Amino acid sequence: MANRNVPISRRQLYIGGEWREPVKKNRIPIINPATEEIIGDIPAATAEDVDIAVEAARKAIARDDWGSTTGAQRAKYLRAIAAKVLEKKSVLATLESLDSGKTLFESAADMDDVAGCFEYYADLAEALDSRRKTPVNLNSDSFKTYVLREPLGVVGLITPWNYPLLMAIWKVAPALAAGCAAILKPSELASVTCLELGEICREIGLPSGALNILTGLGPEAGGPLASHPHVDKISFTGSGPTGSKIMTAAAQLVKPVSLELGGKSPIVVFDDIDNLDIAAEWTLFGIFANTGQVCSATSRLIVQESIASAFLDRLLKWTKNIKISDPLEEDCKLGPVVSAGQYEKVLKFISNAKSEGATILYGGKRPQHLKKGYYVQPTIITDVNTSMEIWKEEVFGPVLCVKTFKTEEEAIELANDTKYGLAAAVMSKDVKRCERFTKAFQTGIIWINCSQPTFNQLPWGGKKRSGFGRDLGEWGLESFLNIKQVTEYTSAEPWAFYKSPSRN
Ligand SMILES: NC(=O)c1ccc[n+]([C@@H]2O[C@H](COP(=O)([O-])OP(=O)(O)OC[C@H]3O[C@@H](n4cnc5c(N)ncnc54)[C@H](O)[C@@H]3O)[C@@H](O)[C@H]2O)c1
Ligand SMILES: NCCCC=O
Ligand code: NA
Repeated sequence: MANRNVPISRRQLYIGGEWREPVKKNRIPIINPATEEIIGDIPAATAEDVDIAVEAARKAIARDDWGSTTGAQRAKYLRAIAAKVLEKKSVLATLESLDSGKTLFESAADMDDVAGCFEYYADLAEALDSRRKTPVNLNSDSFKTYVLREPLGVVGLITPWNYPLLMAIWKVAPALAAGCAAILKPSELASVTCLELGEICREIGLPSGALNILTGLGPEAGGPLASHPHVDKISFTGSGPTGSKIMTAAAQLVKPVSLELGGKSPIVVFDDIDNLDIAAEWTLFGIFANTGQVCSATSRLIVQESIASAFLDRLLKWTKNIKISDPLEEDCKLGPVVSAGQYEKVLKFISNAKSEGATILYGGKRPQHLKKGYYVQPTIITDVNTSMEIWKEEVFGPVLCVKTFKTEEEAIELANDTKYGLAAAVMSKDVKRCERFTKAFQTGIIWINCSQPTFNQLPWGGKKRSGFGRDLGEWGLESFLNIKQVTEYTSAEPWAFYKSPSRN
């Protein structure tokens, strides 16, 4: 077992390059979901702190040491942050696991991804210098024109708890690469590593106010950020209901938003797959990785009837082999869900499915060997119909529901039978069929013969009620840029639209 005595620093809000006590001095307990113990606390920002942070961010943009930097200069800061994350990887990964219940293996992988994301956007920041000004040829003797890519301004980044640091960095890295000043509001359920990012920014000498970190409750800290008149954009990842509130607040000021919301993604498995074990492992990974708390989790298995029984049998064998334990234990592959609230919610989904007539084929309870902690067994539910809650609603826990199909048309209809549109996966060795599914799936992300692999270079986001806008890739950077056209009249001749008074 890794050392659970890694000290959790008692941090304040990170504003204007300094640690600052919240104006109202309130704090929120940090709970370790594996033990249910309070292991520290985080500061709770309110509207007053949001005002101070927005002011610090505005000043950063007005100052040359941030507001006039080139992309190449900002890239140096991003690379320095990446190097520090790797230097502190083991401590950061342990803190992430203690705070969120994520397995240590996954927390360590997240820290690599965090560093990789900063490095990726450092490259894009450098490349931005040559793309900053793009001449546009109008074939005109009278006008010279060009287009500028400029930082959008002060941006609010509101993020969830499932990948506490990584989801924040998907926004922080491109925002800083673009030259924006950012205010990050991570989830109150898991903010520890985001506060440690503040310490890293301080250590590497990031200009003050370029990144500010306000921990606190959603309505108290996130709400005032979303409705602040001097915040130019909100980039949000989280649940649909909160996304809707943020969009409503932003709409009052015509403030742009991007929303990365939930999902109920399908994985369609055809009978032509060569290897049931390979398909079973991807299906498992698609729903049980990060204890199912993944926005893109493929939580609806749609399997061809002819192999359904054999495939479920194989799935059960793999599922029984998953090690469920304290996330710091070696080889743990399924930790607790993040909080008591989430634990109750997941168990309620399972009991509702049962009441509606579904069968709990496996799991559905707390594992017997774990008396404390918010643990739920990996759960597989069959005899599901399309009017059931378990088919329609996002559980955000380790719960897979299963339906069978006979024809390709039926599989497509079932796959798209959801209000969400984040991701979808198809498992088949028929290349043409995979192409047909790529076209038919109503989502922003498609996986073929796999589920969940995620790369910094590729756009991340959905359609329908999974939101709009894209994180990651060049699209992530563009979302923090203002596109400004410049038109210059270069002719010496008068414009001659009006009759000249000198000719009267
Ligand atoms: N599409 C994606 O990329 C993606 C990634 C991860 C998680 N998610 C989604 O996130 C959800 C789980 O995360 P969660 O429970 O943290 O979501 P949540 O909506 O409860 O909270 C997300 C963030 O919003 C803040 N918030 C809450 N109320 C607010 C308000 N009134 N005004 C402003 N901010 C407010 C929270 O404090 C938190 O920081 C799931 O639905 C999941 O699918 C989506
Ligand atoms: N693999 C990262 C997925 C992020 C969304 O929850
Ligand atoms: Na926690």
